[in-house]
Amino acid sequence: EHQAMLQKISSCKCKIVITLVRTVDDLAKCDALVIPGGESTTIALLARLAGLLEPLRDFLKRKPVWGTCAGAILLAQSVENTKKGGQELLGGMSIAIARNGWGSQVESFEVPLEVEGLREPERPFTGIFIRAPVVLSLDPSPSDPPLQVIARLSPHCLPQAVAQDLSDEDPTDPRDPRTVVALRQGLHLLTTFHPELTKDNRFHDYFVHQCVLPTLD
Ligand SMILES: NC(=O)CC[C@H](N)C(=O)O
Repeated sequence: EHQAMLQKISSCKCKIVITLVRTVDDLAKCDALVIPGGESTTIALLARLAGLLEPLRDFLKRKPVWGTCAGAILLAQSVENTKKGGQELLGGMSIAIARNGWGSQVESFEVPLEVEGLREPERPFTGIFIRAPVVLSLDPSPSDPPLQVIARLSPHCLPQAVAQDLSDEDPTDPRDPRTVVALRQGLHLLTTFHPELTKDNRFHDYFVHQCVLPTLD
């Protein structure tokens, strides 16, 4: 799905060549990386088996990476609600996250999001949340690049179960980290939802133009 979305970007001054990364050699060809949704435990296990964990950590120090959903979990520096035996992470973004933070598959939901910096900002972006992780805290240290929140769940259009989860504190508190669903830090982008499952490629366009192209100039 990410591949199809990236191929639809027509306004890019560079030709986008997509490589599906399964090996260290595949990764070496890339200027940027998208880590998709799926199952973060499985992605980490396969990355370990392919000898990709350290090359991925090194890639994150130098090049733009976008993590969506399970990919977002891998970019966090700590994670809760892991499977027995824990969860290997790549790190790269100074946040703590919890897997399956809004519940199981049947509690998946879609909500309109206002996203800072997208093309046509007045048009909401449909956030598709499927066993999505929840941001627990934003913890940049003084030496880290600043964390920039670019989208939050709006208290006015939350599914009831999500509103209930948030309401143990003040559900309208805009500083509640659990409302954060899209973030940038340094070269990287993180979304706890699935822009690739919409028909709207503004997030892919954003990643290419705001995160990747400036590193190639
Ligand atoms: N849609 C998704 O990517 C789900 C993520 C999954 N819950 C995980 O923990 O990895």
